[in-house]
Amino acid sequence: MVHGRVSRLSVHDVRFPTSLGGHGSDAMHTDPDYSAAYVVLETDAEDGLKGYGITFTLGRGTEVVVCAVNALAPHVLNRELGDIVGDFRGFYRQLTSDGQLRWIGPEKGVVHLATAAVLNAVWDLWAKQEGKPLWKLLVDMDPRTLVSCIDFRYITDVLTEEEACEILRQSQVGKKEREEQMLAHGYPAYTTSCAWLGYPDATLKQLCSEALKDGWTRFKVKVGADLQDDIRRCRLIRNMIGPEKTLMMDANQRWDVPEAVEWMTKLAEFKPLWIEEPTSPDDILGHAAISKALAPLGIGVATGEQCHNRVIFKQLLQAKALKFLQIDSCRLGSVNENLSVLLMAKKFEIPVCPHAGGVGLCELVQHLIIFDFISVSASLQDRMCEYVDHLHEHFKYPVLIREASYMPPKDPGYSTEMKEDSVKKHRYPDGEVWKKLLTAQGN
Ligand SMILES: C[C@H](O)[C@@H](O)CC(=O)C(=O)O
Ligand SMILES: [Mg+2]
Repeated sequence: MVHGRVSRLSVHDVRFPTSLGGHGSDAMHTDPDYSAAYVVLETDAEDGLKGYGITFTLGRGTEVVVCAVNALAPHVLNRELGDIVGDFRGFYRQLTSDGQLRWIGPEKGVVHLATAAVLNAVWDLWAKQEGKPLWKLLVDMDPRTLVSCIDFRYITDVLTEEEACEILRQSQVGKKEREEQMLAHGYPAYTTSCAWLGYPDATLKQLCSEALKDGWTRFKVKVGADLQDDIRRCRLIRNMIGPEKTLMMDANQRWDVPEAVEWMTKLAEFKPLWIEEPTSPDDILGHAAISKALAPLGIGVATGEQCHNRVIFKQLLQAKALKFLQIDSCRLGSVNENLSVLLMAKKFEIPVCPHAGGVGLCELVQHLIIFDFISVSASLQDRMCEYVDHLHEHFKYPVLIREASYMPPKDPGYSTEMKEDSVKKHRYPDGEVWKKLLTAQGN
């Protein structure tokens, strides 16, 4: 079924000027321009299908990721797609273990973001050739084939290939019913869009009241820059949503460990379910200390959007450092590495609540979490997927939210494809949107 030789890889620097409206802003990223290194794979097959892959960036630096994608290109070009997906573990390892490139990783930072973009394009193309949305491609795959996509190097002390297979085999029970449930009701979501840090109170109020009208019941608010501001904003949002609805807080790595505990003790009166990224994403023991200190207040720790790779997730789980695990479709090495994290989370019985605050992240990660429910976790307990209401209009197959839930995509692929016109207009620095902006700024 899978066919064609990869004949072309192109990569674009696509940026959206979201900083102008304060969208996406938090305590550390005050002026993000939601952006992507956008990869297009073409083959010599007659079907003309292309694979599209993104990795998410915040504006400046996208050009560096573009360079890294080009550095990986020789691994992909002239390869048969059948050979790539037929030995996906081998291909993943080839990309991540390039004897020279790995020195500027390994499996972290710019080179890993580039790996994600390339592999996301491969998965998109594979799913398109199979005529299925990515979640369904994964759901229909037999456990052996699924685990053959995962590189278990560095995680066999907590999860072996056999164990992973067993988890998937056990979750076969009730799979059909869960798929039907997803198709009928979708996967529960929460919204972050009302309370970016750069939004004035009036905007927060207006967006929050609109979200309530639209049926949202779970909200995330950005915190961490100024305690008095946080108290005011959290009070405002808690008063608006009432005591029963769920509130989460996100500090985006702003604090030291003792500061995180102190600060969150002061925000505990607003009953947050979790504090997200309270400190450095690399500080596993710091997260464990914060988790322990905040547990008596009923506040869990959530993290993952800037976790480098499966090894960090492994250690966070081993150290009991998190109560909610946040995978990211564009930071880890695509579906391959995310599969390993979903399976480890299942083993440790930690709920996965994916990160989606960025351009295209909602489009991608919905596939992973729907697959997770149907084929791995088999549970919605304490689980929800993030949603942000930005930039979906630039995608050919945008997410569909119904009653605050992600409805499973039906189109073949990984929902990664952007509209041609959007790419053209937002290409940096020569797209029409940027030419205008840069001229106005006198650049
Ligand atoms: C810079 C991004 O918008 C970030 O704030 C997203 C994030 O932390 C989230 O969605 O969670
Ligand atoms: Mg976050």
